[in-house]
Amino acid sequence: MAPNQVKSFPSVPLKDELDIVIPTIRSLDFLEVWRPFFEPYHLIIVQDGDPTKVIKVPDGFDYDLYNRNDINRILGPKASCISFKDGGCRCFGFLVSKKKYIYTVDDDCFVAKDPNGKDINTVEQHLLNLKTPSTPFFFNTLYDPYREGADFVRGYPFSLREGVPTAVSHGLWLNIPDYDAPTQLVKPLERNTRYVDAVMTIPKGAFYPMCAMNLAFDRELIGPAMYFGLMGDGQPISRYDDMLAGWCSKLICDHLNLGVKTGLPYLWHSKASNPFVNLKKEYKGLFWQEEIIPFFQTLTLPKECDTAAKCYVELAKLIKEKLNHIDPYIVRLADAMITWIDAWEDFNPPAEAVPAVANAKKDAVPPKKSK
Ligand SMILES: O=c1ccn([C@@H]2O[C@H](COP(=O)(O)OP(=O)(O)O[C@H]3O[C@@H](CO)[C@H](O)[C@H]3O)[C@@H](O)[C@H]2O)c(=O)[nH]1
Ligand SMILES: [Mn+2]
Repeated sequence: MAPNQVKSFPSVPLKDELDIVIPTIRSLDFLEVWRPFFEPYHLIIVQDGDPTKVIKVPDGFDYDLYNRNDINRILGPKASCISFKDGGCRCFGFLVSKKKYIYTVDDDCFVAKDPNGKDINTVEQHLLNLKTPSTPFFFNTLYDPYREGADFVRGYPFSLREGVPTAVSHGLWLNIPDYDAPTQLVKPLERNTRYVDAVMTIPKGAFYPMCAMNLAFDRELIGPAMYFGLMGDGQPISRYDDMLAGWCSKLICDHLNLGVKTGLPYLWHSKASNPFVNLKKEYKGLFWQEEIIPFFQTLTLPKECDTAAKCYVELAKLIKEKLNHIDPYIVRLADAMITWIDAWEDFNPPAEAVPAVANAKKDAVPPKKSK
């Protein structure tokens, strides 16, 4: 069946293909409303903050929960690359998962309803987005041609209609939009009530502010690039975890001819984090990005970089070399990017890796398992 004939998607949960990663420093009570959609899947919960705090997981879910002690024990010195006191800690879950797809969601997000009043199964829509091609080279004005009731419009080159594999699916949010602190401060009461029934490929060469609140990706295609940086405790910046991963993963997707989609599915974001606290955490990012983003926009990776991991190592080197004048932190970040790839390859050995390395991880003490 040609890709543009994929019009619907079996609602049977693909539990062997996807893990759900949740960072939390608060509570997991939100899982109750997601139960119909999440219960079939394995959850990887990354508990941030005080590891002695007991965070209750509602009964009936299949999960692994990792706190900071687990991360330190499992990664050893390489744990230094995983943020503490920042939602970016979630990338530890991406590292230890063995599934092809990841869906990551924040603990203050709830099930939204579509205009017909139907509960939105975000997992199902993300899987549809990821399992159908993207069209980064030529914009289809009727948006995603692989969706029910859409197709390529007149003038769309037939040579491009196969599309490319989709690596990232970026979902959106009703109610509290993902605004930065200054915008939150001047528009504290603004709520997003606009449901746009569209999924579109972000064109090659265009970057975007990737929000991790409602995000899915193909680990096998782009996993190594989904490092959420060194943020939070002990770092000069926070809340740019997903932004960093967004810039890096989009550059690498463009280089490897992989696609990134944004739009459906929506979820309901309920909690506005404190804008004054957020401003203190993210303000350096507001002006650093004015220099970092043009760096990404003008960067070309060598053609020898033919995997996400190789691209990422090269990118870390270029960031260290070209951006270190911004702040000494950039050097630490670039080094942490390399540590991340080392840790990634410990857990996800490349085909030619020595089996002994892979076995070493089998001795790692298992985390707290579901009942
Ligand atoms: O120190 C922390 C802070 C938060 N978390 C967990 O991370 C997510 C997001 O936290 P929160 O909802 O407070 O932040 P938002 O501003 O609404 O979210 C956006 O900002 C980014 C912050 O990194 C995030 O990726 C975006 O979605 C929650 O699950 C918190 O529990 C944490 O683990 N440690
Ligand atoms: Mn939130």
